[in-house]
Amino acid sequence: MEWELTCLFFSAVILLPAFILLFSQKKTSKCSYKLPPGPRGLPIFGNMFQLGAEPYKTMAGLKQKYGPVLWLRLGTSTNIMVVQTAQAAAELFKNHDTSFADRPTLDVTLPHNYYQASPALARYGSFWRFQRRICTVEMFVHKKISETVPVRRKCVDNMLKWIEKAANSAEKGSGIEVTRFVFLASFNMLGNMILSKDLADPESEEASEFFNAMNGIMEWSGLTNVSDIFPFLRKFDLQSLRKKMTRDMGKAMEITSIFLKEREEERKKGIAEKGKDFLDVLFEFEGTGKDEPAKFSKHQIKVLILEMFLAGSETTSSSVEWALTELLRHPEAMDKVKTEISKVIGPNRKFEENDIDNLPYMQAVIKESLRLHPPAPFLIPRETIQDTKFMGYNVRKGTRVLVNTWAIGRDPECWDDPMSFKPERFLGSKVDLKGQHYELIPFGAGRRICVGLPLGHRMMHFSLGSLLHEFNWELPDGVSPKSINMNGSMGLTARKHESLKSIPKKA
Ligand code: HEM
Repeated sequence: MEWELTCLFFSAVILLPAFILLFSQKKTSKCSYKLPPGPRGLPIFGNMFQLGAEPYKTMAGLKQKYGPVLWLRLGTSTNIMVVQTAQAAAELFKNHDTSFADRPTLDVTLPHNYYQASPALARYGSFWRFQRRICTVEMFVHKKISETVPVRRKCVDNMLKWIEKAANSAEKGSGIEVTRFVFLASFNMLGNMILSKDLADPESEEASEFFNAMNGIMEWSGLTNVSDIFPFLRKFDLQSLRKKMTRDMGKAMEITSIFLKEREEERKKGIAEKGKDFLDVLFEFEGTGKDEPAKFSKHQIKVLILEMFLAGSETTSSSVEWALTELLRHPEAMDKVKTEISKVIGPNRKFEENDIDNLPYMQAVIKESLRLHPPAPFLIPRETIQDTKFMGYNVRKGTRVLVNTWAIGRDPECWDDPMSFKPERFLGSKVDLKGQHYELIPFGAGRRICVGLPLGHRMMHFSLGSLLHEFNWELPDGVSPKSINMNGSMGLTARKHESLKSIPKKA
């Protein structure tokens, strides 16, 4: 890879100081620290070339040899602890959650000071706590989710129309990329809840400016960045990731500023044909100024808005894509879920959000798919706030902590026949997705569990249920259930490496 070569070159230039750093670190760790076990890395580079394109899989493969907690080093100074079993995750979340509740500050999060106002990247503390509270109370509590049913209805109706149109114009037997439409719909659901606006349209160039900038941000955030592995190379920005992030984040911020300005104008003129949305709440907020700000700054509002899109759209659409893929690979499960949906809803009405509770098999399909394909296989990386004794090991302050939920979901100690897709395992089971059952934590657990869980859960079930109710899904010519490529990619989320193509036929 191009960046690896560049990195080799630069590392050679600074070889001597890096060696000195490396050996001085080794000395201290040998004298006084018991570290978790892990594979020996290369001098200077550590384990960075051993992780492969899907690091969660590689790390899962190391569990047999090294046990439930793995230790890796990237470059000279990034130490990583990987939690690989449900039991170790339980120990972390139940007994050490606060010690591991920080987030690392990565290079691509620096442009436009994004990291300073982002709840997902915030250091653990009062501002983060306040942001979570306002998001929960104003967007994710049951009452708010119920009030916003009509906007999601509208977005799913549009999605179904786009899919039908794309299917009609696709070449016979070729299939469409269904996830693209689920992604656009998720984006618009959030757009309507936050700003009362559709922001994405497969046919409009104008609407896609914001969407394209956000896509760029997601892409750059998901790439391995040499500047994080060798902080002394930061100023060179070898992969130009900071540059690209500065450009796309700048664009997204600029467009968000326009939304803010428009809203300020509307509010001055007293235009109120719509109900209050999340942006109104942020504008109107008045706090004590003690553990919370007295007002939100414009920058904080812009970042909070962008964050909801970044955290909520790709996770949701990627989950739906994996679930639909597994159903296409398992026709018997597809038959069962379709039969359940037609029994509960029938042919004469639409799939509604309040149908979800009456569809245990469809819920089991989603759990089973999230078990095998968690969109965030390492959750969001955490960082230790203080030196911590964890399962007999000494973990220093500033260590990066990954919880390998991909490995946990496939652990034979927790799951019978773990590699098989069997939604039935969840029928009658108490295991849910709320972060209390550590063998299934695609939304994380503990203090930093996904704050958007109730909404993400709803959006995923509503989108998948509507796709299944409205259409019969078939594979394109020449593709069989067994030949579908099941590799994942490692970006902001672990979406399918090859986007799913399938043929919708009106049910
Ligand atoms: C299928 C859908 C989703 C999945 C699988 C998912 C997964 C996750 C995961 C694994 C984390 C990290 C948890 C941890 O570190 O323990 C997270 C955090 C977060 N999620 Fe989600 N998410 C989804 C949907 C959403 C939605 C719809 C939103 C908002 C609109 C959202 C907003 C956030 C935020 C703000 C955080 C940061 C929380 C913090 O650091 O305190 N997510 N999510």
